[in-house]
Amino acid sequence: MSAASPSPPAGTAPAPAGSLLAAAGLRKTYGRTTALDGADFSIHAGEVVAVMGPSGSGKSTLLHCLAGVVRPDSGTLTYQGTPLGDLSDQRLSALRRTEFGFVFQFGRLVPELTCAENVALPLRLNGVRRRTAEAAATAWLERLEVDDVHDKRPGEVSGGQGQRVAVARALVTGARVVFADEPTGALDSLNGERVMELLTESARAAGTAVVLVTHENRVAAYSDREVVVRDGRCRDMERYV
Ligand SMILES: Nc1ncnc2c1ncn2[C@@H]1O[C@H](COP(=O)(O)OP(=O)(O)OP(=O)(O)O)[C@@H](O)[C@H]1O
Repeated sequence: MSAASPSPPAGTAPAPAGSLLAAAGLRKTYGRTTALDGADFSIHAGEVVAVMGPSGSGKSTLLHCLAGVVRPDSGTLTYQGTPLGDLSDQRLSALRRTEFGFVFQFGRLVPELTCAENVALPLRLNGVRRRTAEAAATAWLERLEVDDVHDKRPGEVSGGQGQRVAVARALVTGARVVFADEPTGALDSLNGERVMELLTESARAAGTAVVLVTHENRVAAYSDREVVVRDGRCRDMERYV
């Protein structure tokens, strides 16, 4: 992966003051496809931002760049003022483990582990003692109203329950930013709404920012702000029309 340049290229906006995570002028190409074409984005601590836009416009690529999963070809990313392009892969992955949480469309829980073990896993990977991690997992499962699946494996729970477990796993570390890519895409509307309520309530209570990629207006309605991605660039919704 190529590193992002440490200072903004000419013509890109500096990170907005006070932002927790900011991107300026992100470019990412896959062969001849330009996925991001100078995307700017920022999010404040505790803010819930919905990223919307047509299929193929670059939403997931933006999310993956913001989360440090994909390195942009150029542009800058700063987290709490630190340019992520300056970090080694090792430090970037440590940052992801401790500061970021992830919720995907299909929970991506580890099928061999119980739901409680899945929630405890990120804490265990961060070196937290087993008992402490287990207690935290139990508390988060209760908070997400799925304590009844504690000892079940992901294959034995419903889609809605699995997504609540995934939300618990994303928040259990005290992540500062949760990246959620179509977190309700595989759920019916009732389950989807409950997952969104629990995700946004819990994140707001913990002061955790949420970057939420969604196609659905009713899911975006849970956000504080909407950003539209089109042709690899971002615009705030209110300035878009
Ligand atoms: N790993 C990849 N290899 C090649 N092309 C890719 C890759 N990832 C994304 N692309 C291309 O980059 C463009 C943006 O894709 P991206 O997945 O970011 O869009 P999206 O807005 O999230 O789409 P959707 O809403 O359909 O999930 C698309 O043309 C896509 O085909």
